[in-house]
Amino acid sequence: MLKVDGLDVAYGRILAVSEVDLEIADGEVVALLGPSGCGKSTLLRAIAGLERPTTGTISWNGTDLAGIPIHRRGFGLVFQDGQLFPHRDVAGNVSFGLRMPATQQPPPTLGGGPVASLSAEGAGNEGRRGGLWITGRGGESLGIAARVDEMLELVGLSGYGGRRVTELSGGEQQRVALARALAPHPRLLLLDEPLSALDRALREQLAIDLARLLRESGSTALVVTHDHDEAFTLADRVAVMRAGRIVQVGKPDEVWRRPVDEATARFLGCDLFLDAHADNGVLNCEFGSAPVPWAPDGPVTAGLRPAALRVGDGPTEVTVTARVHRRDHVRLVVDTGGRRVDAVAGIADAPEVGARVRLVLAPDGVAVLSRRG
Ligand SMILES: Nc1ncnc2c1ncn2[C@@H]1O[C@H](COP(=O)(O)OP(=O)(O)OP(=O)(O)O)[C@@H](O)[C@H]1O
Repeated sequence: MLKVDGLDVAYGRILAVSEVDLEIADGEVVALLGPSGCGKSTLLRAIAGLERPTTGTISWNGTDLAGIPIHRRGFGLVFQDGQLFPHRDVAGNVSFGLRMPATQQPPPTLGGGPVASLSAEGAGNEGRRGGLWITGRGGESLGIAARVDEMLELVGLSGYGGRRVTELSGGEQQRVALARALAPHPRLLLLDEPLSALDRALREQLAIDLARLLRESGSTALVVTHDHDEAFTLADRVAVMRAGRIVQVGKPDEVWRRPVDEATARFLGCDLFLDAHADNGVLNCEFGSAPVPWAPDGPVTAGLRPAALRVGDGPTEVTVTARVHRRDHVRLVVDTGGRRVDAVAGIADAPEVGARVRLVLAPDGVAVLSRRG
């Protein structure tokens, strides 16, 4: 289990990480989610051993990691751009960390690019020849070549071992980076924006694949991302960071439905905040009522995402002032009588600009916050 306790990390006078407490249980995937510059990468790098904390401790199963160098922490690292070794083929990259005991592997990278002087280079323990064995997914002993094959299969790249990494697509390169990090059974996998260099469609598909293979490999992982869809796809728990601090930790649906404050709700897509009242799981606000079982009884603030207001047969009549076609719906801007708010409509029946329509409240887009002051 990883435990971060009262952690501060400073760059000169900039306090990038402040008073962070975080635990990651064995087999758990935690996503660190927050806007650019909030300190996510710095926290990950401190856990990896790449940054030295100013205050606080990072421990693994009760052992303080201060003074334990990066390559003895037994952690696997994957960065945004994979940082594969261009002169090695796919198998050579995946086998990279398998040539010495897991706790003594240098990381594939120190963050700024591949490490040049690695002792694994040319170590010669290729497969069964060198007598070095590693446990396979089923608990059996495998030679290096067999473990590489197993990892390539896990990431959906069976048969790619002999390919040059420079001839792979971005998505394939990230899969190789992941296979390389997973091969030596790291006790913790640290992933820093592993999908952000990819285009959107590929990112969505790979996020689903990554979630599956983290589960299948039973990995304990911390994933840094600024993309909430990615965080919610991957994580058992999400830690939301802002200005160096973790402001909320919880299961994805808890964080999504009950953000701790307005800034967190805004970061998670809410752009309209209304006084509302909940009774027995039914939320009532100026746009009508909807079953919102996560709302506690009494006065609350409802944070509405665009999808919370849909064209339908509700009490409020509005005028459409703009419409934009999105992938699977139409985004509208409507005028509610002097105020512009976002709403959505189906593609088949989206109203034209200027149309008068009614809105209904859709629970899926509703977050509930404790009532403001
Ligand atoms: N090497 C450095 N020297 C000085 N300041 C740094 C350094 N690295 C990061 N910072 C600063 O520390 C703060 C946190 O940066 P960090 O990269 O951890 O944020 P982040 O949430 O990962 O952002 P992003 O998503 O943009 O990568 C920022 O204010 C950043 O400018």
